[in-house]
Amino acid sequence: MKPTPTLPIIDPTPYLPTTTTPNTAHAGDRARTAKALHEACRDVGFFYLRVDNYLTKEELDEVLVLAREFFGRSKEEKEQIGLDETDRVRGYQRLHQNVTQGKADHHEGLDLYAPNPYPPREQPTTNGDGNEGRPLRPLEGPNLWPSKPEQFKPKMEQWIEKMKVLGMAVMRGMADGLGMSEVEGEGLRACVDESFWVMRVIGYPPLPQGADGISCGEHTDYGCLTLLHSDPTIPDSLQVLSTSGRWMTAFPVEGCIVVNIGSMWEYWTGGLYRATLHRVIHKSPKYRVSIPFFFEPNFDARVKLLDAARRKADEEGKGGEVKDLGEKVYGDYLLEKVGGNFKY
Ligand SMILES: N=C(N)NCCCC[C@H](N)C(=O)O
Ligand SMILES: O=C(O)CCC(=O)C(=O)O
Ligand SMILES: [Fe+2]
Repeated sequence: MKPTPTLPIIDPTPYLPTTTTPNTAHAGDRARTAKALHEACRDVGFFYLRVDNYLTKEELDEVLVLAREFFGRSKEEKEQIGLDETDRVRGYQRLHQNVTQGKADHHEGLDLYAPNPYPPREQPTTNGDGNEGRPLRPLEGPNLWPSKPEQFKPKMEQWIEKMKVLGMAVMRGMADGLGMSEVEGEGLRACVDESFWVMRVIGYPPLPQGADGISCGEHTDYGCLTLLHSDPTIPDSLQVLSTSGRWMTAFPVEGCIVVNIGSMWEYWTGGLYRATLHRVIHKSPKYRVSIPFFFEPNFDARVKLLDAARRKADEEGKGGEVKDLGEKVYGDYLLEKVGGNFKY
C-alpha cells in the first residue's frame, strides 16, 4: 500500500493560462488554491503540485528517459561538455564534483541557466570599447548541451518553457495567498518576469552499501520556487526536515511534482515563509534521475520585505515572527552561493 502523502497536494489549474484570456477560473477555485499555497509555504515550505492537467504523461516521462540516456553515455562523451573553467557553472559535472557544505555529493549532473545575465554593455565585445579578451565572468558562458541523445535539447527546452509558465502561475497564486493588491502583485511579478532560472539534470547512482555517504547534502535552495520532477518509480530518496526536526521522505506522487521555496521568499516575507532544509540519500539499487527547475527572480531583482507579508502575519497573530532581513539583490546572492558548489 502506498503511504499517505506527508505534504499537501495543491492544484494550480485556476492560475494557469488558458486559451481563452483571461483565465475564467471561478474566484472560489482561485481562493482555495491561494489559501493552500499560503498555508504550505508558511507551515512546511514544501508541497506537491498537481501537473497532470498541464503536462501529458508523455511529456512527464520523456524528459526523465532522456536524462537517463544522457547519463548512460560514456565518460568521455559527457566530459566533452564538462563544466567550463571560464564561466565555471554551466555544463556537466562528474560524480563527486558537486560539493555541499564542503562534502562531495554522490551524483553527476548537468546545469543549464537562463542566458547571460549581464547588461549588454558589460558583455565581452570586439568593438573597441576596451573590453576585448576579458575572461568570461561566472554565469556568462553559453549553456553546454549534449548532442546525443538528439532529442535532449529540444525536449528540455520545451520543458523549460512549460516550467517558466508554471512558476509564474504559482507566483500569482502566492501573491493572492498573501492578500496582495493588484498593484502589489504587479510589483512582485516585475521581480520575476525575466527569471534567471536554473535547471539541473541530476543522475544519482545508488550509494555504496554499508558506507556513510550522501547523494546531495542538506541545503536550502537559493531563489524563489523549485519545481522538482523526479523518477516516480523510486520511492525514498528526497528528505525534508520537518518543523519537529525529523527528516521525512517526500516520495514521488503520480501526476505531481514536488515544489519548495527558496531563500528569496524568506526575504520577501521576513521569515513568515521558510526555505526548508532538504537532502537526498539514494540507496535503492536503481539509478535515479531528477530534474529540478529553479524558477528564480530576475538577476537584478531587489528582494525585500513585502508590506503584504507583514499585514498577513499581523492578521494571523504572527507579526512578532516577521523580521526585516534587509534587501538582497538576487544575482549577488546567487553568485555568493554558486562559487562554493564545485570542485574543478
Ligand atoms: N540552484 C540551487 N538551488 N541549487 C541547489 C544546489 C544545492 C546543492 C549545492 N551543492 C549547495 O551547496 O548549495
Ligand atoms: O534530486 C532531488 O530530489 C533534489 C535535488 C535538490 O534538492 C537540488 O538540486 O537543489
Ligand atoms: Fe534543493
